[in-house]
Amino acid sequence: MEHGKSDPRKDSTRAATVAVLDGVLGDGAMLAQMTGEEGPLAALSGPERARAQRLALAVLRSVEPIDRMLGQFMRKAPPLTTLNILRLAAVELAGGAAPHGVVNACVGLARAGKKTQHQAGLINAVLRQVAAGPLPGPVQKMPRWLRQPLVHAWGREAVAAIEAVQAAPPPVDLTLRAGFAAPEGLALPTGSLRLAEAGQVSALPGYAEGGWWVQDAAAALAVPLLGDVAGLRVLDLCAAPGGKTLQLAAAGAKVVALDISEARLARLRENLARTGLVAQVVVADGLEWAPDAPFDAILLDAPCSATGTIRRHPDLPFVKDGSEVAGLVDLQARLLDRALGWLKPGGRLVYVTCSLLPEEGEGQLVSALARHPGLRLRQPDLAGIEPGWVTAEGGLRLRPDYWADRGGMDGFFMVCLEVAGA
Ligand SMILES: C[S@@+](CC[C@H](N)C(=O)[O-])C[C@H]1O[C@@H](n2cnc3c(N)ncnc32)[C@H](O)[C@@H]1O
Repeated sequence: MEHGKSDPRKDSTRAATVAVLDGVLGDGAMLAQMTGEEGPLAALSGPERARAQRLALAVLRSVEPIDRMLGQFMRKAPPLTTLNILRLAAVELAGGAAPHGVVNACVGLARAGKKTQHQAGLINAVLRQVAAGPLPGPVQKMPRWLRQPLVHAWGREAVAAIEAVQAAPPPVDLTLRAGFAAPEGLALPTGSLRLAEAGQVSALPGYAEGGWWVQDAAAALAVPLLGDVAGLRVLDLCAAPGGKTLQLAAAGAKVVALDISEARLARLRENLARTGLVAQVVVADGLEWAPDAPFDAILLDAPCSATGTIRRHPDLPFVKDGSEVAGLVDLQARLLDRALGWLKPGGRLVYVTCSLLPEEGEGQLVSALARHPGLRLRQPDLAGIEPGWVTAEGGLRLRPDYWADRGGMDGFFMVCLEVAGA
């Protein structure tokens, strides 16, 4: 391509990325909604769509430091779409893209839009002052509604360490099945494999045969926490898209996988088909459904604020305000109470949430033990976990800043409970 001329495909990718950012940061839409079939990425090819998603994620992980840097060159913040063009340019420049090309493309993008054409001069003037190289200064902070309880629970230093991990794209972890081919990667102490380079996972050895699946290393610990499930009748309550269903089935359990969402269960069915693993799939509301016969074990991966997965979903701090948390805490407790009643005497239940908020984890454990006097707690005893991850009550608290030098992990709380025997 001629030097300085823009590439129309890259330009449409940038335009779509800005539209995604406008949706998330302007309209409060979730990123998944903006990048879905109906959203602004629909007309892009697979690789373009992947690039647009990568760029949007990079902006969302660093809106605060980007705005601080851009603010040096503007007297006041410009309208949202103009600001999003500048933010996109900032992450491209920070990622090492050629400044001349980025500036030209972003000025062109502004000129092409009715809302932004009069801002093309500003965009040009600002971007010419942006230095190449990584974004300076402190990383993005979590919003107050989330940060405050976390500082209270673990202190400022831990929260800053979590934020540092959230600023970077997460590594890709695989859960491996014995006897299948696996790609190159770092063997983590808990048994997951961390890929050296993500790329297109479906092209990696073992994918087509269903020899592994993508699952964060922390998420992969919930099923082992249930103990040996071979031959047991196990309910995976809130199962979709099914990472834990696959683990249970691969461990030899007779699995009933239940979820309220038909769309999410479609992904679970695809995962079962690819791996050749078997589970009985049930579409139902766990608050209304009841089993015909009790279970030996139950995994309850309850709906939650998902605040432990902000590095994968950096839109969350911009579209949520914490107002859903009380309702989720109530739903979690109701699902837990129902599920405990579906266990055989002596049966086990693992309660899990991918939340950083103690009220969705440690707090739920304390109140469940108070509501169910016969309930016993099984101490976590898993290969590779560190003593500091086990809470005073005997739950497992996993934080994004654990293994920070290896890329961190998602945030989870999980605990194994046992009902009284016969
Ligand atoms: C954290 S996700 C589960 C992730 C899944 N266990 C995995 O490992 O792939 C929570 C799930 O709870 C489901 N859910 C929410 N409310 C529910 C309800 N009342 N009954 C059953 N499932 C529900 C959601 O559809 C969602 O798929």
